[in-house]
Amino acid sequence: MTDPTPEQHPFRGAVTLDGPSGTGKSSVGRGVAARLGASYLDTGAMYRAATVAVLDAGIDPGDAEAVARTVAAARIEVGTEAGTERVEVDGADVAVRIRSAEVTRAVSAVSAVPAVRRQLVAQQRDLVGAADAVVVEGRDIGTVVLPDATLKVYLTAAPEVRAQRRAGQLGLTEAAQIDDLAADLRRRDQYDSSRADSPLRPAADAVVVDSSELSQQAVVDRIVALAQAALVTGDRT
Ligand SMILES: Nc1ncnc2c1ncn2[C@@H]1O[C@H](COP(=O)(O)OP(=O)(O)OP(=O)(O)O)[C@@H](O)[C@H]1O
Ligand SMILES: Nc1ccn([C@@H]2O[C@H](COP(=O)(O)O)[C@@H](O)[C@H]2O)c(=O)n1
Repeated sequence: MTDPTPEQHPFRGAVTLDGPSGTGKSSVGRGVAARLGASYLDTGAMYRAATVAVLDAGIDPGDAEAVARTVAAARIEVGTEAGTERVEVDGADVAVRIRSAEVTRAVSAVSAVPAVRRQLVAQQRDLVGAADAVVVEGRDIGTVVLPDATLKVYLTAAPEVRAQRRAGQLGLTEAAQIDDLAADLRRRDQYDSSRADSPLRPAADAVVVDSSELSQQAVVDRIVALAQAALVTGDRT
């Protein structure tokens, strides 16, 4: 069955997609946004852009005060159209750089700084407020950023499945490389779920979707159906 077009039954509201690293939030989030005719906000890209500002300023990512000062002075801009995803720091395009290993290593320390979170959460709420329909992915969207979202999804997948998928994405085949990817996923999950401010965890009212044995398309189908059901039920705004 095909979805009703946005014109027939327009989706209005917010779908939040949280979960550990590499569970498919970005790829699934873009697919869900396209199907619902919604905007798409990748909040991880904002924390990564903040990390670029910190690294470019020569600041130690572990120095919370200096990190907060540097990020407060940086102009971080992200787009909300799925597929284009503009990411800029002080007017410079950093869309490719934010995916570098250097940024990935430092981002969890930067994102654990409370002042950085306050700044970016305010910006995220402004971006969401400007959209009628939006899919927002991250770590704390259902718990902190949008506690009244229409639908909250917490996406999980077995660690070894996530490492294999990431390896496929990067074209890596050697066992040692896949072990390194798995170690990086574990390290970030541990850091993100144990920080004091807005730790990674499912919202009490989130639907948990384990994608370990589901295709990407099946996950998108499931979430689109949940979003349409949530809208019909209308038990959230
Ligand atoms: N259900 C699935 N089946 C197979 N591959 C998948 C599935 N979901 C996602 N993938 C693939 O897994 C890889 C990681 O997905 P993605 O980058 O979307 O995860 P993520 O949660 O956004 O990661 P991160 O938190 O690190 O940004 C991608 O190559 C994606 O195509
Ligand atoms: N809402 C969020 C989103 C992300 N983070 C932090 O950013 C890192 C990178 O996120 P990706 O989704 O691009 O992998 C992530 O490891 C978190 O440290 C966050 O804190 N809150």
